[in-house]
Amino acid sequence: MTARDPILIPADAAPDLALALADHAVAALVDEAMLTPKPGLVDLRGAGAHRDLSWPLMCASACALRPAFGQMALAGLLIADDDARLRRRIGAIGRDGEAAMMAASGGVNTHRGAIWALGLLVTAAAGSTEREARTIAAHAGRLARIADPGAPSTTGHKGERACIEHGVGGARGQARAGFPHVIDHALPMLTLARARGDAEHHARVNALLAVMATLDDTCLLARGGRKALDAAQDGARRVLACGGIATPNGRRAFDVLEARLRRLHVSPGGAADLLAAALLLDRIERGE
Ligand SMILES: CC(C)(COP(=O)(O)OP(=O)(O)OC[C@H]1O[C@@H](n2cnc3c(N)ncnc32)[C@H](O[C@H]2O[C@H](COP(=O)(O)OP(=O)(O)OP(=O)(O)O)[C@@H](O)[C@H]2O)[C@@H]1O)[C@@H](O)C(=O)NCCC(=O)NCCS
Ligand SMILES: Nc1ncnc2[nH]cnc12
Repeated sequence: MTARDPILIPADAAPDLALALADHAVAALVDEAMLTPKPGLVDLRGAGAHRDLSWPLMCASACALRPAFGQMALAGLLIADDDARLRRRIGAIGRDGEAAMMAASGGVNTHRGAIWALGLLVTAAAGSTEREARTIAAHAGRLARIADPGAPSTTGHKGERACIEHGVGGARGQARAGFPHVIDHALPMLTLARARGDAEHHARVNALLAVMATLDDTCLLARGGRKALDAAQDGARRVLACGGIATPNGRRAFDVLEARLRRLHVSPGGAADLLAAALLLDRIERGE
């Protein structure tokens, strides 16, 4: 099979599992887009630090990605015995997914990082009966570490340039390491915040902050350099040190963080994608 092979089963005849995983991925992206408040990011209040984005556009982009996620899950089901072939196949689907995203968003990069992260995760989830987040993320990490012969040697994107300039791993490093910020930061924070009685939207904002506190987010680095990354990490840590956004002091610290990011005109897009990845794994684990 080559990278351009047609899918083996028409998407609308895909097994229920592939369709369910695609629905979970879209739902996780919509949940992330609509989660409010988020610092610097698009939410129900507005476009944050962006001029060309809005929550309806983010939701339209998420829905346009359903076929790509379904095809990746299908590939995960059908090519579970050959990781190199599977990696090549999902690379091709991922690039087609990026084209679908650009068509839906009018040429704006809404979800490139999310296609990468959630695409690897739905593929890994489809390929096994395992529903534990850590196991799925570890499998996705193994796929990410396999070279894709169909990928360009360099993308020239802002994230790639930021990785080189600042010596960080970015989206590739995160995936190759098995999504540590999802497994060791976002999901434990979600569990902790729910257990202490935070409202669900507060628990999710706290999970986003837990990712932001240490992530080498190339969206922040590309627009605002180290100063922006440090401001975001430090601000997120301060909110969490106050007990999270649900507490009065945490809310004040959140407002300070938001004002800081607004002044710097930056947005933690990579952390937003990883929150969506955590929400996807949370849905899969809970069997929703
Ligand atoms: C490997 C790829 C991810 C390609 O990576 P590359 O570095 O070439 O591309 P970028 O798009 O620049 O960066 C990757 C995106 O990943 C998100 N991200 C950033 N940091 C991290 C991190 N530490 N961990 C995880 N994810 C991270 C981030 O995505 C979000 O931000 C996007 C908006 O970014 P940008 O365009 O810079 O936007 P603005 O600041 O708004 O721009 P201006 O308005 O200023 O112009 C948004 O899309 C979010 O999703 C980074 O953008 C991968 O894409 C790849 O190789 N794909 C090929 C297909 C494939 O192999 N697929 C495998 C199966 S899925
Ligand atoms: N809510 C959001 N706002 C801006 N960029 C994003 N990338 C992914 N989610 C985003």
